[in-house]
Amino acid sequence: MARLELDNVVREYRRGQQSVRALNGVSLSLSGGQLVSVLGPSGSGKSTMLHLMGALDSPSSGRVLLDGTDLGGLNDDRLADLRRRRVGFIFQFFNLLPSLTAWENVAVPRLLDGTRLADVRDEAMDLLQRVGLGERADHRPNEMSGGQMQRVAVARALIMDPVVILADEPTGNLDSRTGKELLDLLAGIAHDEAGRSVVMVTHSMEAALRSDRAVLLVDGQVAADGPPDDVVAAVVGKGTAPGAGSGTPGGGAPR
Ligand SMILES: Nc1ncnc2c1ncn2[C@@H]1O[C@H](COP(=O)(O)OP(=O)(O)OP(=O)(O)O)[C@@H](O)[C@H]1O
Repeated sequence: MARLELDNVVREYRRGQQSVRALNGVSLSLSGGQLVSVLGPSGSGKSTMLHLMGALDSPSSGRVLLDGTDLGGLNDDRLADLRRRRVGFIFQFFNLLPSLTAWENVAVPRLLDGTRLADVRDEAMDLLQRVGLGERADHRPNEMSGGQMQRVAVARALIMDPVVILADEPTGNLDSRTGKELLDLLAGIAHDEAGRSVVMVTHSMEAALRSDRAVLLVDGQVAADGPPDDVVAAVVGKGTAPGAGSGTPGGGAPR
């Protein structure tokens, strides 16, 4: 079963009298065990798609299915619950709580259902070991490097054992070497026995090339989808370099 499915998804925003179609008929099926990168020029709909995948937003039409559950059929409480239990989020600027230590930050998602902080310590410590930060467990974010903070964020994303991890430019604030290490970590998580789908929005071709599959969005539509080598070649060939403003639809990569 697909971990994530988008079926002819349209997301329209109202701007005064006008409406903007951020996504215009996107259909995608993402299986577990893969790191998928999402590329596209600024304004092509990448963040909108990530928000819909994570049940942070709803489509104007079409369906989003998370691990087989149609999000359209859920009320706000069920959506919030599903978001917390089934989805892990990783952000460009880490979004750690500055007053908490690394392990306490990792534990935070577990506290919302009444679990006591002390009862999550061992699990949080195990996850910090997994991301290579066992020795930093008692440090606060301002005592850590960007790469270390992002590793804490990865451990936090894992603590609810989600089926999907959504990362919005996870290497955008890291230097090239640290970014590569983080990509290795994300790929390792995508390829482990849990069979999660890890989706990452990125402006970096280098990051896309380290993924298993790349999806190129242009003007709210899937312009290319397939092996990263092919999709990156389509991006370069068509002048749709991410961040280059509006691009040309239609990539040559296999679907
Ligand atoms: N809340 C909103 N209200 C109105 N328009 C919006 C809203 N969010 C996004 N949009 C519009 O939808 C389109 C897609 O935006 P989105 O943020 O998804 O693009 P993106 O590919 O993530 O861009 P970037 O790479 O710059 O982050 C843009 O035209 C944007 O202005």
